[in-house]
Amino acid sequence: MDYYPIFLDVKDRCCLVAGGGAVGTRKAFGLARAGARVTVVSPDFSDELSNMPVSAITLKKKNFEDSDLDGMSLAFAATDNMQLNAGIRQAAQKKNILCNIADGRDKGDFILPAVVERGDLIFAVSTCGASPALSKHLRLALEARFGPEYGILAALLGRIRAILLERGHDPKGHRKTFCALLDADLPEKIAAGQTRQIDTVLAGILGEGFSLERLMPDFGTREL
Ligand SMILES: C[C@@]1(CC(=O)O)c2cc3[nH]c(cc4nc(cc5[nH]c(cc(n2)[C@H]1CCC(=O)O)[C@@](C)(CC(=O)O)[C@@H]5CCC(=O)O)C(CC(=O)O)=C4CCC(=O)O)c(CCC(=O)O)c3CC(=O)O
Ligand SMILES: NC(=O)C1=CN([C@@H]2O[C@H](COP(=O)(O)OP(=O)(O)OC[C@H]3O[C@@H](n4cnc5c(N)ncnc54)[C@H](O)[C@@H]3O)[C@@H](O)[C@H]2O)C=CC1
Repeated sequence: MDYYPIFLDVKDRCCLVAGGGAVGTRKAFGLARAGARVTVVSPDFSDELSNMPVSAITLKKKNFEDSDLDGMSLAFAATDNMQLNAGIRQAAQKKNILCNIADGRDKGDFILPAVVERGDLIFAVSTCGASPALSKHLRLALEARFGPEYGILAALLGRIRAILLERGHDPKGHRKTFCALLDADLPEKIAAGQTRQIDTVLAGILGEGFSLERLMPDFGTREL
């Protein structure tokens, strides 16, 4: 395995993106979505970055300098100049900052996957740099196969799990319970808004007191 897959909590961490073109923009928005404090340094910016409302992304209109890395947790070299990108990586290494390079494989500390987000359920696909187009293709296939109902399912199971864990630790019993829930066609029932059928499944497997209304009062207002 060329890379170690990991889900990173970047909330409130400062991240630098060098290069405000299409690639830098995609990376900056992805980071901001995950709650990072993003700075993009670039002599010019994409329309998307230029026109965004005041947000978590700070724009610094200038060429990259090593000092831009100060205080950063992660760096992304996304300029159209390969030599400069390599220089950004070197400068980041000196400061112990992990750096992604947009222009080639095996040159950065980490690479980005194609992502499908369904609430807390996240699919991340990588080909270790072999074929980003394949990652994107599979991302689209996953998006078509696993709709928003899976995000709702993840939230529902999360709430059930929190209650069961509060009652006590029982890995074997909980495994059996969740296998039964996952065998009960819940995604289809959620997608069809079949609240009564969902309640029947919940009560049958978990016992009385487990209803959609109690576990997820906002179910009816969630968008599918
Ligand atoms: C190594 C890596 C470094 C990194 O950026 O972390 C990297 C590198 C490069 N990509 C290039 C090209 C393209 N990249 C995309 C798309 C994505 N690229 C992403 C990641 C990665 N790209 C990392 C490897 C991830 C992996 O292996 O899976 C995705 C998954 C995530 C994201 O960027 O957020 C995102 C999909 C997002 C989505 O789901 O839509 C498309 C498709 C398109 O644009 O339609 C193309 C054109 C088609 C093609 O070339 O495949 C080139 C230029 C090659 C050239 O010069 O021709 C390089 C440089 C090189 O390889 O030398
Ligand atoms: N990782 C990926 O998914 C992909 C990577 N690429 C690679 O990523 C690189 C960037 O691609 P695009 O965003 O499409 O290019 P682009 O040309 O749209 O953007 C490059 C940006 O870098 C900025 N820049 C130039 N010199 C700079 C400096 N000294 N300091 C800071 N910023 C500077 C430019 O002003 C511009 O905003 C390309 O070299 C390409 O090889 C291309 C496609 C996809």
